[in-house]
Amino acid sequence: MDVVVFGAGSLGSLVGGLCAREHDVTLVGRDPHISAVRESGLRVTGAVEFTVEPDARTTVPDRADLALVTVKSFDTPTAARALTDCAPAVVCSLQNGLGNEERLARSHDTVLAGTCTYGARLDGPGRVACTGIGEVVVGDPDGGPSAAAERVGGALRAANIDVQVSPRMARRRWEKLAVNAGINPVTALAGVANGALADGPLHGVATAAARETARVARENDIDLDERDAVATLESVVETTAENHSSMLQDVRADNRTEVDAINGAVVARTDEPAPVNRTLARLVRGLTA
Ligand SMILES: NC(=O)C1=CN([C@@H]2O[C@H](COP(=O)(O)OP(=O)(O)OC[C@H]3O[C@@H](n4cnc5c(N)ncnc54)[C@H](OP(=O)(O)O)[C@@H]3O)[C@@H](O)[C@H]2O)C=CC1
Ligand SMILES: CC(C)(CO)C(=O)C(=O)O
Repeated sequence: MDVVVFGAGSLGSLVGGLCAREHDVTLVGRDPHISAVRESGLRVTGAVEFTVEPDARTTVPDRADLALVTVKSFDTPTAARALTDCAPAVVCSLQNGLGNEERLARSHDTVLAGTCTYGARLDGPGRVACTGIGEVVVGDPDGGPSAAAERVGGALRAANIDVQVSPRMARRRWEKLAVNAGINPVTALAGVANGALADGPLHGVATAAARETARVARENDIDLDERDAVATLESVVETTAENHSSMLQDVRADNRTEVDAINGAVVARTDEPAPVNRTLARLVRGLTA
C-alpha cells in the first residue's frame, strides 16, 4: 500500500516508521528532519528499535492509497488542502482533539477517525523515540461498520501495529478527549509528568475535567459514563506515568498548544456551563499568550 504520512513530527515519524516495515511510505514534514531521513534513513529507538528508509519530502507525492494525518489540530486545514494533490483513497486522522475529521471531510470523500496511544518524541533530525507501545483504534467518525476502516486496520496490522477497528468510534473519540481534557492542561499548568495526577489535588482537577467532558458527550448523544471516563483517565495516568504530556512539551518549547481542540472543543459543544474545561482552557491560553 502507498501510505503518505502528513506531519512527520513525533507521532507521524513513529507511525510512518512502523508502517515502512511493510508498506511504501512517504513522510511529509519539515527540514532538517526530512533531509536527514532522505540521507540516512529514519532511526526509531526506545520501546522498539529499527532503521527504515521511507521516502521523505516537504510536499505531498503524486498519489497515495492512504493518508495518515498527524499534524497538530490547528494545522488540519493546511493538511486537508495539501492532500488534495495526491487524492488518497482514504484519509485517516490519528490526532487528538475534536473537529479534525469534519475539517478533512470538507475536501476528502472517505475520512476515518483514529486514536493512538503510542507515545512518540522526535529526538533530532532523522531520529524518533517510541516512548510507549500503545494501540491504534480506527473507524468511521460517526460509528458503524466501515470497509475502509477494515482495510486500514488490515494494513496497519500487517506492519505489526496493534490496531482495533471500532464501530463505536464517536464514543472512543470522546473518551480520548476526556483523557486529554484532564491530563494535558493540568500537567501543562502544574509542570508535572502524567503520574503526578495519580492522587491529591491534581487528581481532583483532572478527573473533574474528565467528568465534565463525559457530561458534554452525553449532551451530544454519545453514551459516555462519567465513571468510565474517570477510570480511563486513571488508567492512562498509570500507564503513561513517566510521560510529559504533549501540552506540557508544547508549553515548555513555547509552541502553540492544542487547547482549543481539546478543552475549548468541550466548551464549544455545550449550551450549559462547563466551568472546569473553560477555566483550564483560559489558564493554558493565558500561560502561552
Ligand atoms: N506525540 C505523541 O506521542 C502523540 C501525539 N498525538 C497527537 O498527534 C498529533 C501530532 O502530534 P505530534 O506528533 O506530537 O506533533 P509534532 O508537532 O511533533 O508533529 C507535527 C509535525 O507536522 C509538521 N507540519 C505541520 N504542518 C505541515 C505542513 N504543511 N507541511 C509539512 N509538515 C507540517 C510540523 O512542523 P512545524 O511544527 O514546523 O509546523 C511538525 O513537525 C497531535 O494531534 C497530538 O495530540 C496523539 C497521541 C500521541
Ligand atoms: C495520552 C496522553 C495524555 C499521553 O501523554 C496524550 O495523548 C498526550 O500527551 O497528548
